[in-house]
Formats: sequence, structure tokens, C-alpha cells
Amino acid sequence: MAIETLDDLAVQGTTLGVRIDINSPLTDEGALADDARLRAHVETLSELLDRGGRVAVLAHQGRPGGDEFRDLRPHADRLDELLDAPVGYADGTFSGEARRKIENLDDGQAVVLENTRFYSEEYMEFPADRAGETELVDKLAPVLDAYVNDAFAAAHRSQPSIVGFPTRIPAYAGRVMESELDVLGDIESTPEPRTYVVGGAKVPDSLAVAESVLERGLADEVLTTGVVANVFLLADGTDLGDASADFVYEQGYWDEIDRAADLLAEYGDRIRLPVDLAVERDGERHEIAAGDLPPREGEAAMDVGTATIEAYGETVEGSGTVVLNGPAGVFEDETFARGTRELFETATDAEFSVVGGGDTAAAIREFDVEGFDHVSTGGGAALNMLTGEDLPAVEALRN
Ligand SMILES: Nc1ncnc2c1ncn2[C@@H]1O[C@H](COP(=O)(O)OP(=O)(O)O)[C@@H](O)[C@H]1O
Ligand SMILES: O=C(OP(=O)(O)O)[C@H](O)COP(=O)(O)O
Repeated sequence: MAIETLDDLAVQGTTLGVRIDINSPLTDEGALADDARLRAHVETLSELLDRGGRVAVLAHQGRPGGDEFRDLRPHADRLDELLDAPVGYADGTFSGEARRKIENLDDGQAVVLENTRFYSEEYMEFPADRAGETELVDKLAPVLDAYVNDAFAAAHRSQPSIVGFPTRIPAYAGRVMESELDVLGDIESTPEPRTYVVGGAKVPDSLAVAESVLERGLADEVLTTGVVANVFLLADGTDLGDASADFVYEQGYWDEIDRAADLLAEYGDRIRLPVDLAVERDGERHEIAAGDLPPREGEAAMDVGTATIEAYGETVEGSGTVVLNGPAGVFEDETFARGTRELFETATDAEFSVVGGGDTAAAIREFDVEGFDHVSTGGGAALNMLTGEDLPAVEALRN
């Protein structure tokens, strides 16, 4: 079934639950470090408010237990600045008070509901029918006339606020969702050879993508950077030293090392590992060739080194399509920003370049990299889609 868009929705006077993805990097004090994802949703929200909608915004921030698992007040304040309409904030997601705030909205007004993941069910994956029976959906569906999903970046999560509402009330794709589906839906016809550059810190997501594109012959090569590369190096038997190994174990990525080893055994000729890495020594960047590892005690691999940047750069430049997800190092620290900045700049030279991910988008903005053919708002979601996987959010909107 075709997905309905805002063109199919009679907005005036209706109360809409609008799921957006404004999961953003935060400062240590909990302020927004980057507002790119908020700005991405301005088009959808402005359109709905201009057309007389009453908008209840649903969104998450961080993961339970993580440093960035915080409330959405800064997001509500920023949306209030970005939009012409008034934007309120409710410190509950589906509490009686939150529902009263929704019911008291006038045409053209919005309220941001509290971080959906403050409720345990929201961080679980459900089939859509079951998601439609969760507390969150059960309490909110009766005060909403329709649901709009604009949260492409979370479309790979089968969580209640993503897949539950379409089983209860009419559902539509927002403008961000619509444009992402248009561009990424056609990726299999992009020019060859195709190079996937996978980095960042969400190792399970990156390994799933690497496995799928290698298995399906979609990727000619997979270049690894960031924590993903560290996991592959460990899988390959490289001694990275205790600091990097401890970091990988602390993230709970023990099993991922075995998984990376299986991938190397099966597709080793198409997976590239860094040939050098950067650590901090005496307060400065210090590069170590892979053959000279481990580093000194306490030194962690924070970026790929210059030889890796050059070798990867040549491959990337000569690619028909480059798909890039995840920073190559701890780009937030200028000392370790080089790999990310230079690889991203080179990627724009490929015939067709696609890039995705929250932190990735923040890095692009910070380094003013221009020239990508498509900058997706999604990381994992974009990559799942690029590999031809069904996205639960999209399936839910179809039904
Ligand atoms: N070698 C590394 N060690 C520790 N953290 C790293 C390393 N390389 C990258 N990172 C971190 O990965 C994070 C981004 O990863 P991720 O969330 O997967 O990206 P995205 O949001 O673009 O998908 C950044 O905060 C960056 O500091
Ligand atoms: O930032 C997100 O994903 P991304 O880092 O893959 O772009 C989304 O907000 C989903 O978050 P999650 O990966 O904690 O479910």
C-alpha cells in the first residue's frame, strides 16, 4: 500500500501526534551541542502549524543509562526559537498533565512531550500490534486525531512511538520521511564501484550493515574507522593495548569481536582495516603504525592515522558511490578530528556520495564540508535502508 503524506491530510483543527528524531549531541551541562536534527524537522512542523494543526511532538534523547539520556526541555526551547508558532513543554509523555496540555492546544500551537524513552516499554522492540497496546500509545491515541511520522532517523526501531500509533489512528509520513524514502529508496541503481566507510561508536549497527552489503555484493569494499575499526583490529588479533580494549568491553561489545572475526574470515579481501592509529602522547597527537602496536600503557586509539587517511582517500575518490556513516575518530577533540575531516572532504569527490548519522551530520557542519549528494538525517536507519532492509516505521505507515 502506498504511504500517505501530508498532502493527504486535512490538517486544520486536528490534533496530531508528530514523531520526530531530535536525538542530538549534548554538552556536559545537558545543552544542545548541535541543532541540525531540530532544524531538519522545521519544514514539517511549520507546515502543520501553518495549516492550523495542534501538534504534540514525540521524540527521544539518548539511551537509558547513557550520558545523553536527558529531558527534552532544551529541545523544546530551541524549537520555540526556530518556529514562528509557540512551542510548550510537558514534563511527562502521557501523564494526565501531558494529555491536558495536548487537549488545551489551540490551532497552530505545539507542545513537546517528555523523552519517550523515560518509559521502559519505549526502549523495547515490539511487533506493531503489540506496540499499539503499550501504555504510551494507549494513553495518547484517544487524544490524537492522527499520527505523523517524520522520525526517519529512528525508523529502524520497532518501538511504540514509531510503530504503535498507525495501528490505532490514521498515519502519515512527514516531509523528512518522504524525502529520505525518495532518495535512499533508489540507491541500488547508484554508480559502481561502491565503497562503504563505517565508523563511529555504534558497533552492532555498523557490523550488521557491513555483513549485509558484503553478503549481497552491494559493497565492493568496506573501509573501517572509529571504534568499529578497533573492534576489527581486535578481531584480527592486533594488540591495541588495555585502554582501547577496555573501552570496547565497557560498551558491552565483547560478542562483536567474534562477529567481526567471522566477517574477516568470510570477506577479508573486501574489508580494510586502518594501517595506523592516533593516540595522545604528552598532550599531543602521536601516530603509530599498526605493526608497531600496542601503544604505551593508558593510550587509547582515538583516530585513524595519516597513512590510513591517504590509503582510504584514494579508494574513496575513485568510487562511483561512497556511503559513509560514523566519524573516523573522536572528532569532538581537535587533536583527533583529522581523520573525520579529511575522509569526509575526500568522500565528496566520489561520483555519488551519501552520508548519514547524528554525530556524522554534526561533524559535517562543524568542519563545513560541502558537496555531498545526500546528507541523511539517519545513521542506522539510512544504512538499513541502503542495504534493502525493511524499516519497521515504513512498514507501519504502509498498513
Ligand atoms: N576511536 C574512537 N574511540 C572512542 N570514540 C570514538 C572513536 N571514534 C569515534 N568515536 C566516537 O563515536 C561517536 C559517534 O559515533 P556514532 O554515534 O556511531 O555516530 P553517528 O551518530 O553518526 O551514527 C563520536 O562521539 C566519536 O567521538
Ligand atoms: O541517533 C539515532 O540513530 P543514528 O545514530 O543511527 O543516526 C536515532 O535517534 C536512533 O537512536 P538509537 O540508535 O539510540 O535507537
